[in-house]
Amino acid sequence: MKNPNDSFLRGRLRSVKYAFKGLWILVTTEDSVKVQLCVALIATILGFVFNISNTEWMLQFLAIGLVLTAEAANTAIEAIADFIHPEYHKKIGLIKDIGAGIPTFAALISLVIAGFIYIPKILLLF
Ligand SMILES: Nc1ncnc2c1ncn2[C@@H]1O[C@H](COP(=O)(O)OP(=O)(O)OP(=O)(O)O)[C@@H](O)[C@H]1O
Repeated sequence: MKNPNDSFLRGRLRSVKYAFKGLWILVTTEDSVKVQLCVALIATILGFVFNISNTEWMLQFLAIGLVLTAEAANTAIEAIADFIHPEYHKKIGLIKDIGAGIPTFAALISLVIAGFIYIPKILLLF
């Protein structure tokens, strides 16, 4: 929440502090984010193994960012849903299913990008 006594700069610095707090919560408590970070690490190792180009590195990091951002958005939606209605409700189920669709979209698009980068390189090995 905005503090009326904050200067512009102090307000921005406070927002950055809370943003990094959110990042830390995601990385340390969310299993889905931890899994995606492991996938990102494997993709980065593969990038070195297959010596991918600068453009391919950029696309790969964009895809990693897309998936992590989508996981974060889904986590926030799940937290809001659990807070406003902890008991079973059809609508909460629908909201959570739609939320889960966000990282799924991102993951499918990232798989296509990974296919474009790595399939030609893997085929060259045979
Ligand atoms: N309160 C609820 N009311 C109705 N359906 C629910 C409710 N909570 C969860 N569900 C159903 O169960 C599914 C899984 O929900 P859950 O909150 O366990 O998320 P998850 O996908 O297992 O994520 P995570 O493992 O990151 O917590 C939802 O997509 C929804 O279909």
